[in-house]
Amino acid sequence: MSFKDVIHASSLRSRAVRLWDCCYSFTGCLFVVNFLSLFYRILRMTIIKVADESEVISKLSTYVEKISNDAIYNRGKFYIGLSGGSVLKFLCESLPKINTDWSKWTLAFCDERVVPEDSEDSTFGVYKKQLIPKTELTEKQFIVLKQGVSAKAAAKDYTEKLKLAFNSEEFKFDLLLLGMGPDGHTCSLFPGHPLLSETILKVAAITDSPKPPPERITLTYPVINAARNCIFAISGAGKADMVKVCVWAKKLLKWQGLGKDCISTRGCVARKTS
Ligand SMILES: O=C1O[C@H](COP(=O)(O)O)[C@@H](O)[C@H](O)[C@H]1O
Repeated sequence: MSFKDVIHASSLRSRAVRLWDCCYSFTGCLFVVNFLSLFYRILRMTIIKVADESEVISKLSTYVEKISNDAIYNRGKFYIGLSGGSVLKFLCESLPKINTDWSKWTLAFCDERVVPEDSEDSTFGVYKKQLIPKTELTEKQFIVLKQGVSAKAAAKDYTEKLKLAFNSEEFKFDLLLLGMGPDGHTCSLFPGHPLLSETILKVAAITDSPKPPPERITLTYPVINAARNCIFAISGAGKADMVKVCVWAKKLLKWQGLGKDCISTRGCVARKTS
């Protein structure tokens, strides 16, 4: 079995609005193709509801162990993208529990804040303190943000580092571990932000993040959608409404006889099966 997923509420919303617009515009055809592709992704997504955060942590251990060991067995390496926010806490607890060949791991960030590494806002700073000491991982295995430069320069530098790590212009992660904010953002891709339409840059700078700190770098949709697997770990009542937006889209498809999975609105891990 292989795992894959994609769900992004801000994208669902903005595309729904654009679908309506396209009835009146010539670009409609192209948009319909995009929209159908998004529906296809939703159909392939599985949402797993669990009782509480401790079960999110144990499910994450199970999936990451399987996906990492499959990648190492099939390709000799494992490329993972990590997120910040609440996912960070889940990962610092779940990853140390897994059995894997840590030396084969390369770890990058789905997004990172442009702050000094010792700032409490630095995602790498937290993994450095709370994950590395609990595993056999070394700092060198992490692809980290260049310090002391602008967000734009940091995004460019990060792109070059990823090219080196993947030995390719294409960044095909084995797994992206993603979170979702109450507004539906994932990585540092926020609802309504122009970066949602980015198709050229693989890593982009954002200097007006609605959630502080304002300056960040983020992977863009082309990289997220190219990943072999994505897992969103989402929990908390504050996110229930946004999860419902995603669930609604899937229920609609099921009602139309197109989907078959069930749904959750509390602590859940989402994955897409192929
Ligand atoms: O700012 C960020 O927010 C999202 C979601 O965070 P959460 O605390 O609501 O789970 C996170 O996925 C992203 O990496 C982070 O930079």
